[in-house]
Amino acid sequence: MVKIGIIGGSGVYGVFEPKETVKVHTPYGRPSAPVEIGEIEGVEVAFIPRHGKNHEFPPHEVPYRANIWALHELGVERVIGVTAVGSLREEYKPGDIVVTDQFIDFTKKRDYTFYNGPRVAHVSMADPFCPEMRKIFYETAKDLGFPVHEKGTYVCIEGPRFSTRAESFMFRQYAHIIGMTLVPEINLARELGMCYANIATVTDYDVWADKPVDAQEVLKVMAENNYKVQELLKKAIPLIPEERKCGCADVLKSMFV
Ligand SMILES: CSC[C@H]1O[C@H](OP(=O)(O)O)[C@H](O)[C@@H]1O
Ligand SMILES: Nc1ncnc2[nH]cnc12
Repeated sequence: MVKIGIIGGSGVYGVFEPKETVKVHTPYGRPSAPVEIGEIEGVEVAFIPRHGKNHEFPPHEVPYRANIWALHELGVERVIGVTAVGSLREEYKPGDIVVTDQFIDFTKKRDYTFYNGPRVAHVSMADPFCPEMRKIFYETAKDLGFPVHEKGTYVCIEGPRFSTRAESFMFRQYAHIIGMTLVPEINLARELGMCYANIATVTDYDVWADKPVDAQEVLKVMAENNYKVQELLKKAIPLIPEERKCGCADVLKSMFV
């Protein structure tokens, strides 16, 4: 069974030569694309491009529930979400990697849960990212000599528009990076007891700095830095222990009413 799943973000549409492509149907419809199964340094991995093969799903229309459900159905226990993010701080520079450790949710209208009743669940999100995977990704990125931040708070906006300057200045008070896709991907993974880690690549200084970000810039910087994500996944994935000792699945014991 494949235990590790990668969800690739903007500019990341494949991370290995697939051995197999699986069309999964879920109670929530189809995932963004058929799931690719392949190997990274001998470890079996499943991959879904979050925005579809041709970037046809904007962030507010990504079928998050279908993506997470499909990975879970295939046996995935650990999800690695790869994202492009804007920087809200001078010291988080374009090209840097962030191993996100917290988030703030500014989305407005998404499907946030698998439990819309009659079964009701309140999942704990105090420390939402897998500590085991975070440590491995941070240390591996450092060993590879990549500029990496051990922590960072990700503010997730609804999109698809970018922020106004006023919004950006407000977000700067509380968060380090900004994107449009972490939520509800992480909530949903957690509701199924899966581990979640976020590998964020900084692509721009959002709009608080002089030059406002645009989509072309994000894709260009992501293309330039894609090799870091690929190298990081190649070196870190074999270090992820098969058996989980992180406790991420423990939330299942106490989340149901
Ligand atoms: C292409 S610009 C905005 C777009 O890029 C980020 O995508 P992802 O998180 O999937 O890497 C951002 O969240 C927006 O969806
Ligand atoms: N500045 C930004 N705002 C929102 N999402 C982003 N993704 C990459 N850069 C971004």
